Amino acid sequence: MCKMATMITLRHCKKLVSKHFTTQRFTECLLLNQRCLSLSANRYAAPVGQKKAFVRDKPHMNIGTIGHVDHGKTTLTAAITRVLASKNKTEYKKYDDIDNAPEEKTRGITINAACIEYSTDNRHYGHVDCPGHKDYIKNMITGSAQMEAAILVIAATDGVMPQTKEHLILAKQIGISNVVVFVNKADAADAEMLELVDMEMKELLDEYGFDSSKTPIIVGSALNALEGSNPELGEKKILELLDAIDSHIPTPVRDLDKPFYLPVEYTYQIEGRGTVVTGKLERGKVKKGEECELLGHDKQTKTFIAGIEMFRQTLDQGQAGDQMGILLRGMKRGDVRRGMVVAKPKSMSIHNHAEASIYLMSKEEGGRPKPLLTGIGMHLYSKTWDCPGQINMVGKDMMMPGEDGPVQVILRKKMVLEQGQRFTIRDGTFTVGYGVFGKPLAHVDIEKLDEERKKIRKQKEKEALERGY
Ligand SMILES: Nc1nc2c(ncn2[C@@H]2O[C@H](COP(=O)(O)OP(=O)(O)OP(=O)(O)O)[C@@H](O)[C@H]2O)c(=O)[nH]1
Ligand SMILES: [Mg+2]
Repeated sequence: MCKMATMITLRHCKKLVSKHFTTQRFTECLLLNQRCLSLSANRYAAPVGQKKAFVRDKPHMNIGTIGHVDHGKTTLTAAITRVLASKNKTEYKKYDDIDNAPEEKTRGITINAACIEYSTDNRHYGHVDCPGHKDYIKNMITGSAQMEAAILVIAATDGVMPQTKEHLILAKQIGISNVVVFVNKADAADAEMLELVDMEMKELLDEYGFDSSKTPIIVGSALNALEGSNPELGEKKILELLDAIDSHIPTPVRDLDKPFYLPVEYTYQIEGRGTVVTGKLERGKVKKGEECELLGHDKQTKTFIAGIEMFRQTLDQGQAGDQMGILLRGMKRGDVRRGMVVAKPKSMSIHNHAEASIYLMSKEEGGRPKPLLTGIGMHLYSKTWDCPGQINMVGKDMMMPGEDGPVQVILRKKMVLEQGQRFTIRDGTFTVGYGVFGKPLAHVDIEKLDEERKKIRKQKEKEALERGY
């Protein structure tokens, strides 16, 4: 009874902590350092010796561990590879290999996510584990983590904590509709604690739109599995978890028949070979030797695909869902930038003017307290690109926080934007709202627009002087 009371007080304290974690701070975290990301993805770039060919014998899916700091995400990741390695289904990755990724460090690359591959009977998985909370947030919001499903790790000794919630909300926002829960550290918790955590977890899942009655919750110990002790809580539970992932989470439906399309996340120059771009192929199939177009940031160039890699293995053909590196022959520094798109020639176009619908966050949601005036300059983020632009209201002069409505967006650079593509609106360091693009509109000459603005400003200044201000 005494322990129960302690646990309930603990829950109270945690609620207080999470209450002070405001939405603004949350959105702040989301986009923090968005442009300064450096990702382990540049593992693709290194031409290290002879590479194996990637064998595609199973459907591929991108998964990752999420959850509060120290709840055991990295231990669980290592434990999964250990258990699968014992069944000859993957290579064992030690905890330190995942958390410190020494190989990447020696190449002088700052990394913030370890991407590991493993296979079960049903699927091949790319698994992302990040070393810290901020990296999770950055990777999830910028799409670098590319997760399509998540393993939510929660320590039975702690229960639901602020980052358990935050990662779950974010997972929902980026379109992850299936999670599997691993209640970890069961070796250090008693039955009463496990029961409480189970209740708390189900409440949380329902609160954020994940059906708790259908979401598998596995209770075990990643540490036991990693150390090879106590198989009842260790190895057996890891296998149960993998079974639950295999069966509960459907393989995402890929647009394999559409023309290929890959938003560029990172670019790496390889002396004498060209430029490697990394990212997730969102649609279609892409073959080595094929022609492609590189679009965005006002540019549209034809080039061809000299090589494809995934998990340091070469591929002759990549397909939608693959997180890959593509070697673009002959491309130089400056030709390729994050935010561009690699696509099948003539399948995509770039625009700087489009219809859109936006929602401005209210002050309570972390938005700005002032209305948004028509013609105001804002910074827009969409897929992997970001670009300054201006938002013009349709049929009115301003929009209040908490309001939504149709607008026209003018970007300072021509970028790939498609009908239905989402974007985030930021004012300096603040996220003020979200939007979705509609139809592209006629190109706007930015220089002319700037000239007109200058004229209007001068005219206004002249009028003000004449009125004696
Ligand atoms: N008793 C017990 N301890 C565990 C278990 N799993 C992990 N730990 C310990 O919990 C601590 C944190 O584990 P990590 O795997 O680093 O946790 P994490 O979630 O990756 O932490 P961050 O990456 O910093 O957010 C380590 O000291 C682990 O040994 C478990 O099943 N039982
Ligand atoms: Mg970790």
